[in-house]
Amino acid sequence: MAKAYDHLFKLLLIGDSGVGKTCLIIRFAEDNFNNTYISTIGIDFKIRTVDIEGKKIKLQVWDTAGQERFKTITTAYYRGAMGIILVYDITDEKSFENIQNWMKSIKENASAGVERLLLGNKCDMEAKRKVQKEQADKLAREHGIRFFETSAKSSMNVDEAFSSLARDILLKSGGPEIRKRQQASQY
Ligand SMILES: Nc1nc2c(ncn2[C@@H]2O[C@H](COP(=O)(O)OP(=O)(O)OP(=O)(O)O)[C@@H](O)[C@H]2O)c(=O)[nH]1
Repeated sequence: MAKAYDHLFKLLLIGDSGVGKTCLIIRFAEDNFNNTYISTIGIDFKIRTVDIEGKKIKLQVWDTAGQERFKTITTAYYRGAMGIILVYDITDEKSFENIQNWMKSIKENASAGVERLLLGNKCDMEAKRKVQKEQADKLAREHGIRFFETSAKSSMNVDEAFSSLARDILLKSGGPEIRKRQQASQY
């Protein structure tokens, strides 16, 4: 029987409690959204296979609890991740300030070559916005990573964000053959 996928990438979502990590994963894996808030206990994962550059990429997406009391459990999962998504809530300034701490946590616990991505979630709540797009753009540039504003509720940019991270991991791991093809398609 043919293999159902060409690559398996493990991704991890981190960020303060309540920013919408679980909802982003449910939107991506099941195309669903729920307004009720059930805080994640420890760790969980969901799977979705996507097509990128003609390859079937199986994404195993790990959801971590944002609460401080689960930190010892959740940081143990950083090492196995090939991509880490840092999430803040555009209506919650503190969750944006804390991105610096989450970055530090990646440095201390993740593998050296891990791909990172910054997401400002809940962008459907424009009237309650506290974090400007420019602030996050600047932070992402400083760290040399990509940035998207997303909404798990409206599904804005959710597929785009996961796919862009998967593509970056594929290009990095795929070696010269895929990179050459990518360069050729840019001209
Ligand atoms: N308006 C809006 N609400 C959202 C969005 N994403 C999540 N929420 C709401 O925010 C609350 C928290 O979402 P969760 O996904 O459980 O947050 P979390 O980051 O997983 O939280 P922890 O498990 O405690 O770390 C829930 O009430 C969601 O319905 C979004 O894009 N827009």
